[in-house]
Formats: sequence, C-alpha cells, structure tokens
Amino acid sequence: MSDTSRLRPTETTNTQAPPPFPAPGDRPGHGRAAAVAPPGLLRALTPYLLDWLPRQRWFAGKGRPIAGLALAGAEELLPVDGRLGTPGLLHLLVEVDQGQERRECYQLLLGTRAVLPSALAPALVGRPADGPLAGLAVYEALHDPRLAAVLLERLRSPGRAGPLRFAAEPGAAIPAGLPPRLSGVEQSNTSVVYGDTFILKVFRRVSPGLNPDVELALALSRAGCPRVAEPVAWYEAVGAHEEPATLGVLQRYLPGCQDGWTLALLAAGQGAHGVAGDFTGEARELGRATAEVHRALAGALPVAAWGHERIRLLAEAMTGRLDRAVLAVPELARYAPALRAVYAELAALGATGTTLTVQRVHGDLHLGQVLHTPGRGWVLIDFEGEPDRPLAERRRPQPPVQDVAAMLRSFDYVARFQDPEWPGAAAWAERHRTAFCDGYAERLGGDPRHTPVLLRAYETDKAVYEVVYEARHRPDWLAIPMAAIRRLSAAGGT
Ligand SMILES: Nc1ncnc2c1ncn2[C@@H]1O[C@H](COP(=O)(O)OP(=O)(O)O)[C@@H](O)[C@H]1O
Ligand SMILES: O=P(O)(O)O[C@H]1O[C@H](CO)[C@@H](O[C@H]2O[C@H](CO)[C@@H](O)[C@H](O)[C@H]2O)[C@H](O)[C@H]1O
Repeated sequence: MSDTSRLRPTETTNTQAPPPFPAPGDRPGHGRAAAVAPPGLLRALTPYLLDWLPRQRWFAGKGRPIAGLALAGAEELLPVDGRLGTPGLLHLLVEVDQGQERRECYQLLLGTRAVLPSALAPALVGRPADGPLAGLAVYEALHDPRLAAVLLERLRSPGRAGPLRFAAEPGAAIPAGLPPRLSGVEQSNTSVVYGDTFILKVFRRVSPGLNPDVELALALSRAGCPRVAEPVAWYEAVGAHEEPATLGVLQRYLPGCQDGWTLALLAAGQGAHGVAGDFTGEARELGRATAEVHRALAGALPVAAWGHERIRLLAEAMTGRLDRAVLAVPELARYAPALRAVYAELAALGATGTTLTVQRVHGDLHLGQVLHTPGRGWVLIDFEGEPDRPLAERRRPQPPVQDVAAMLRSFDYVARFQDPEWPGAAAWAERHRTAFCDGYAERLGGDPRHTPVLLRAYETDKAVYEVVYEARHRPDWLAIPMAAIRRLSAAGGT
C-alpha cells in the first residue's frame, strides 16, 4: 500500500511557512488556503524553490528578494512514494511574499522519483534530505511524458480531485493515450502538446476568478467564430470562500501554424536593395480577423457605453500608469508632460459629449498572439490580457480600439527590431499599420482612425507599458518602445 497519507492535508487551517519565513496570514486576493499540506512539505521544498522559482521564465517577481512562501493548496495526483518505483505527482499552489501588497500565487506541478532518468535531469528542482519527500528527486512534472499523460487523463474524465475540479465541453471527444510533448515556446505559462491534436496551457500565475483565456475562447468557440482555437476542457482550484481559480485549459492544436511575429520578421527581412519586404496583405487580413473577433465578442458578451465620467476615469488610469512607469524607468520622465497632455485630450473628449462603446477585448494583442494556420488563416490566441494587471481589471469591457492600438505597436516593433535607428522604420510600420486598419474597418464598418485621440491615448498607454516590460524583462529591447514614446510625445494635438 502506498503511503499517500503523508501528503494528504491533515489540517483545515493555513499551514505556516516554517521559520525563517513569516506566516501567510490573510492574503489579499486569495483568502484562506484551499487545502493544507502536512507540516514539513513546504519546509522541505523551500530551499530549492527559492533558487528555482526566480529562474523560471514565468516567475514575475525576478530581481526582488523572496520574503516568504506559503502553501495555498496541495494535492497528490499520483502517490508520492519512492518505494513504488513509479513517479509521484504533486499539484501545489504556492504563494510568494515579496513584500508587495499583492502576493502572487503560482501553480507548480512537481514529479517525484527515487531515481531520476538522465533525460529528466534538466528538470530537477531539488532532492530534499528530510521531510515527507526525503530521498526523492523533485522535478518539473510537465517535462515527464508519464506525468503529462496523467493530466490529460484527468481532463478526459471530469470531476473533483481534492480542491481541483476538471471540466470538459459537452460532447468534447478527447482520445486517450495521445503522446505528450512539452511545447518549446515557453512564455508566461507552460504548454504541453498532445499528439498534435490538443495543447494544454498550464497557467503559472493564478488568482480567483475565471481566466479570460478560457472565458473568451469559449464564448468565441460557442459562437462559431473560427478565429480561435476551441477550448475542449479545463481545470480549476475550488476554494471555500472565493471564485474558482482557472488553472489550465486544453485547446485544439493548430498544426502547421506560424506566429505573426515570426512571419512578419521573415517578410520584412526578405526585401531587396535595402528595402524591407512586404507584409501588408497579411496585415490587412489580420485586421479583418481582429474585427471578426471583436464582432463575435460583442455578440456573445455584454456591451456598454462610456460617457463623460468613465472616459475621464480612463484618462486618469492611464495617467496613473504613466506616473508609476516614470518611477520604474526614470528616462521616461522628460517625455511625461507631453504624454500627460495626450491623456488630457482624452479626458476632454468626454466633455464634448462623446460616448464610447465598450466590450470584452483580447487585452494584450500583438503579433506573437496570432497564428497563421493553413486552413483558417489568422487565429487569435492567449486572451489572458496583460499578465501584470489584476484579473478583475482584465475582465472589464474596454473600447475595442485598445486591441487595435496594441497591434499597431507590434508593427512598430517589427520595423525597429533589427535596428531601432533604421531610417525606413517609420514608413514600413506606417504602411503595415494602415493595411491593418484598412482590413479592420472593412470588416467592422467602423474605422479606429476616426477616433484619433482615443487611438493615440491607447497607443501611448501601451508604449508606456512596453517601456516598463522591456526595462524589466529585456533591457536590450528598451530602445524600441522608447522610440515610440518620442514619436507620441512629439505628435501634439489631433
Ligand atoms: N492552439 C494552438 N495551436 C498551435 N500552437 C499553439 C496553440 N496555442 C498556442 N500555441 C503555441 O504556443 C505558444 C504560446 O502560447 P500562448 O497562449 O501565447 O502562451 P503564453 O500564455 O505562455 O504566452 C504560441 O506562440 C504558439 O507557438
Ligand atoms: O505574450 P505575453 O502575453 O507574454 O506578452 C508579453 O510579452 C510580449 C513579448 O513576448 C510583449 O510584447 C511586446 O513585444 C512583442 C515582440 O516580442 C511585440 O510584438 C509587442 O507589440 C510588444 O508589446 C507584451 O507586451 C507582454 O505583455
């Protein structure tokens, strides 16, 4: 008999992280723990997690010291027992205290084995010397096809596993035994492809509430919109006091696709005689696809109108983001007065009696979030919104121009990627931005360029976000959004 009891939650109150880490206490955004592991589990893992977490691509708190860890959930999906000679599988929700008001909660899937095969050596997290995992190698479970297969099996048979709930679209046919492989493209989350038929995205940073990546993709798929990879199953953590937190989604895999960023760079690089190549046909098609998604979202989910006060609040929120960005990246400071003027113009727009139609949008649209597929043309993915914004904010309706502005920024990125100072960059970007807007207007009937004040405010807001994003994650790329900041701050009135 396996010794599963050693990892079963034995208490119904929060486990405190062992000294020297402080007790979790009441956690903003997470409330009480959904499940509690026995004392000793977190203590055993902590030294390894402190080293391993900050090295993960998806870990948002890089560069800030970790003051404490706490378990918000623990479930044994396969018995953890080295004597069995088979791998164990632990599902953990770990809260990380980095001295900020909001503690981030991360989803970890950890495998355990007495002997780790050499192919899994790069996935090693640590070998605790004592505690409930003593003598076992603890490693990233999604690297192990045997353990990735367990997740697919759970998704095939909806139901509960402790605090975890697995659900599937009615009628979804998910075959058994599809071979898993870890997706090479690791970004904000971790994805596993099953037999080129499905792709499972395991969300890393989680919080209570329905993740828009599931919510919007389901709404679009149920509305029959072909511009989305259909979700077929998902799983979530069910807490006692809060909305379930979405943990992962299984979607149809689109074989043979390529992302827009790769394609656009390729096209731009294929020009002759020093002139960058053309991507305007694809950009126009992408504008059409984006308009189709907006139209389908407006049909499936609530739409509202923003009047004066709400537009003023939007301008205020953008100004607040700028102020915080200036603190994070001081070289923005000299442009700040001109950028504030862009937002002031937006606030003034509300005073003229203008109303804006708002609806659910993608929220972080860029060329890396669109896949060109052999059968369907452009498909939009990753409806999570900007990962740094709280979930509730990402789920609020917004003017659809937000997505348009974000995609316009992406064409600017392509133009300046090789050389931020390339003299032809502005013209290349402008041609492709125009083509995208033409396609969008053609399909939707409304042209985003007809609200230039709003469009510029959103483009500015995005460029400010990108400055902070690049300063934090890819300092070598900072020159790209800074060039946009210079342009937008110099543009002046309408
Ligand atoms: N349905 C799909 N079919 C094929 N490939 C996909 C699909 N969804 C995502 N991908 C691939 O996985 C990558 C990451 O997906 P994404 O949803 O953006 O994850 P993340 O949230 O980690 O950024 C994409 O750039 C694409 O290469
Ligand atoms: O794809 P994510 O949801 O993780 O989005 C984040 O990372 C993006 C970069 O991978 C970042 O996008 C920025 O860089 C892109 C080129 O790599 C460019 O096409 C985008 O226009 C630009 O915003 C995105 O902002 C960030 O949220």
